[in-house]
Amino acid sequence: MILKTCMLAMVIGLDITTFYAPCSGPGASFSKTGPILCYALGNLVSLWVIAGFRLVILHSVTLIIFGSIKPMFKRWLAAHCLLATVYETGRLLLQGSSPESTYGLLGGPRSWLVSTVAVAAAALFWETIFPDSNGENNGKEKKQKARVLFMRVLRFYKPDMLFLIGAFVFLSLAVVCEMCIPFYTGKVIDILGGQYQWNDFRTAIIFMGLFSLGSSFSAGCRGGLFMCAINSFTCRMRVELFGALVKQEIGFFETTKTGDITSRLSKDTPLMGRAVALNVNVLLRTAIKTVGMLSLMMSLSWKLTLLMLMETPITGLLQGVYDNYYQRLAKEVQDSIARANESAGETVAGIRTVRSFKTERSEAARFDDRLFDTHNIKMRRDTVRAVYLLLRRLMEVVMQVAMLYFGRLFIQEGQMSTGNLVSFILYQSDLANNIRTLIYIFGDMLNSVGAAGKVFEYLDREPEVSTKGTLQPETLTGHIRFHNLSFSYPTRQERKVLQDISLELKPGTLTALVGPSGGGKSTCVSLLERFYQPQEGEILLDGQPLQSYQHHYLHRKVAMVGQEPVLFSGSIKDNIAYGLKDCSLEQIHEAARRANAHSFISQLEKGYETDVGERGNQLSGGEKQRIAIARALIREPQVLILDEVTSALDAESELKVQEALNSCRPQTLLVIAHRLKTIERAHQIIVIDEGRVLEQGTHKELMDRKGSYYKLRERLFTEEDTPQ
Ligand SMILES: Nc1ncnc2c1ncn2[C@@H]1O[C@H](COP(=O)(O)OP(=O)(O)OP(=O)(O)O)[C@@H](O)[C@H]1O
Repeated sequence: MILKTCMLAMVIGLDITTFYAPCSGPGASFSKTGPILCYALGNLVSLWVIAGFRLVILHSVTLIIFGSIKPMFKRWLAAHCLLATVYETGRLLLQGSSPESTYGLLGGPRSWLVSTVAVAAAALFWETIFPDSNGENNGKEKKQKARVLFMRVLRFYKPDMLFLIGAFVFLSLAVVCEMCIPFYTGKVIDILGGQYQWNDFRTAIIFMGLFSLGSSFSAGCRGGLFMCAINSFTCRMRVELFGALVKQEIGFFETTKTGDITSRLSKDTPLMGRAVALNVNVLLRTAIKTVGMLSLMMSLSWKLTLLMLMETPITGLLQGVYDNYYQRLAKEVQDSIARANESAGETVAGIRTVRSFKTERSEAARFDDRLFDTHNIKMRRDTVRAVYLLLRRLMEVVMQVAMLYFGRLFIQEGQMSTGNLVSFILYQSDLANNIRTLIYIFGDMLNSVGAAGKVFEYLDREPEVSTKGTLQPETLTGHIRFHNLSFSYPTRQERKVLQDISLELKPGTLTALVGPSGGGKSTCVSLLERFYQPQEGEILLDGQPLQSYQHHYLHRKVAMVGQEPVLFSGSIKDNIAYGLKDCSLEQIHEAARRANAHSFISQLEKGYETDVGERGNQLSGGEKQRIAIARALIREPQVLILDEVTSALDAESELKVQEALNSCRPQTLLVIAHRLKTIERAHQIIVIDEGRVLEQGTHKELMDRKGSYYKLRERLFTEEDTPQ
C-alpha cells in the first residue's frame, strides 16, 4: 500500500514536471509563462509531442502499478493530457499567436490541479450517463448481433428493392438541391451589397428557385417511395409472423402473454421496417448533407468551421443524455397507456359482472387512477423536454454570438464577404440539427433492430410439438392406445398431471372418462389432440405414434368438441364449414340436422347466414354447442371426442345428439360426461383421479366391484341422473 502511494506521488510529480518542463528552460519563469514559449515560437508540434509523451508515461506507469486500467480512467487520462493542447491549438488557429497562454489564464501552477479536477468531474459525469457496466465484450456482441439482425431485415426488403433504389436516387437529388440553396442566398446578398448586376442577380435567383423546386419534388418522391417500401415490408412481415405464431404449440400461448404477441404483430413489425427504410433514409440524407455542408463551410471559412465544430461534442453529449432519458420516459408513457386501456377493456368485456356487482364507480375510479399515472409521466417527460430545449437554445445563441463576433472580425480583415457569412450562418443552423439527428437516429436504429430481434425470435421458433408427420393412410380404424403416459403442463413442470396412464379406445365403441374435477380427464383429451407433447410414453393411433401422422389428416380424422366451444364471428354456415374448403350446403345442413341444430337455425331470420357475433356471443350456450358438434360431425371423423359437451343442452336435445352420435358408427367415441345416462351407455368406463387410472370396465362391472366408480357415482351424479 505504502509502495503504491509513493509510486502514485511519483507519477503526479512526473506529470507536473512534464507539463512545465519545456517551459522552464533558461529565461522562462516556471510559474508565470507556462508553456507560452512553446507556441510563442509557433511550435504547435512540440505541444502535441509533450501531450503524447505525458499520455504514454501516465498510461504505462498506471499499468505497472495497477495491472490494468478501467475504461473510465483511460478516458480521464486522455482528456487530462490532451485538453489544454487541444484548446491551445484551437485558439492559436482562430486568433493567431497570442500573448497569453491557457496555463497562464488558469493561474500558473494551479492550472494543473484545476484542469485535473475539471477533467475528473467530466469523466465521472460521462461514467454516470454511459456506464461501462456490462463490459466491453458484451457491447461488442450486442453490436455484432445488431449488425446481423440489420442485414437480415435488409434481406427481407429484397422484393421492395426497386422502391428503395428509387428512393435513394431522389434522396441524393433532394440533398444536393437543399445544400445549394443557402449558397445562392449568400450570393444574392453579395450581389445586392456590392455592384449590382441584373444578369448575375437573375441567374442567382433562377438557380435558387430551381434548387428549391428540385428539393421539394425530390423530397416528396423520396418520402412516397420509402413509405411504399415500408408498408409492403410490414404487411409481408406480419403475415409471415402470424403464420409462424399460429404454428406454435398450445404451451407457447400459455407461457407467452397475449400482449407480447399482439405488440410483436402490431408494433414491432412496422418498427423493424422503419429501422432499415426510414432510419437509413434519414441517416444517409443527414450524413451526406453533413459532409457536403462541412466541405462548403470549409470553403467559406475554415476558421469559423473549426470554431463551430467545438460545439459538437457538447451538443452530442446533451442530445445523447436527453435521448436516453426521453426514450425511457416515452416507454413508461406507452406502458401506462397500455395499463389504462387494459383496465377499460377488461371493464367493457366483463360489463355484466361489473353491473351485477355494482362496481361501475370503482371501475371508473380505477381507470381514472391509471390515467392520472399517465398524466404524471407525461408531465415529467414534457418538463425534461422543456429543459433540454432551453439548454439547446442557449447553446445555439452562444454559438451564434461567437460566430457573429468572429465573422465580423474576418469580414473586417477581408477574409470573407458578408454573403459568405450569411451562407455560413444558414449552413451552421442546419448542421447543428443534422448532428443532433445523426445521434438520435443511431440510437433509434439500435432500438428498432432490437424490435427486429424479438420478431425474428418468434419467426425462428420451432414448435415443441412437431407438425412434420407424413402418414396419411387411406383407411383408418380409429384404434387408440395410451401407453405408459406421463405429463406435466409447460407452465407447471414440477407437477405431474398424468402419471403412467395406459388405456385403450376400440373402434366402434363409446368410452366414458369419469372422475373428480381436476383428475386429468381433459388433459388426456388435449394430448390426444396433440396440443401438448407428453414427456414420457406415447399415444398410438392404429399402431402408429400420433406424431407420425400428417397434421391436417390427423385433425380431420380426430375431431373434438370442447367444454366451451369457440365460434368465430361470421355466419353459422361458415362456422360449421370451418377449415373445409369444398363443402356443399347440403353437407352443412346434414351435419346441423345430426347435431340437432337445423331446426333452431331454420327459425332464425337469416337462417344459415345469421352472424353469430364475436366469439358466438349472439347465441345461447346450448346453441353454440350444437353448432360446434355440427362442425365436428361434418368432417366425418374416425375418432370423436366430446368434452362435457352435452352439459349445456336440455334433456331432449341431449337425447337427439346422442342418437345422432350413435348413428355415426363405426366411430371411436370418447366422452367426458357427468350425466349418468351417457356414462351408463358407454362400452367402457375409465375412472381417472389424480392423474392415474383407478378403474376401468362396464357400468355393471364397476358397480359390482363397489370401488371408486361406485363411490364417485354416489358423490358426483345428481339425483335426477340416477336411473329409476
Ligand atoms: N393449461 C394448464 N396449465 C397448467 N395446469 C393445468 C392446465 N390445465 C389444467 N391444469 C391442471 O391440470 C390438472 C388436471 O386438469 P384437467 O382439466 O385435466 O382436469 P379434469 O379432470 O378435466 O377436470 P374438470 O372435470 O374440472 O374439467 C388440474 O389440476 C388443473 O389445475
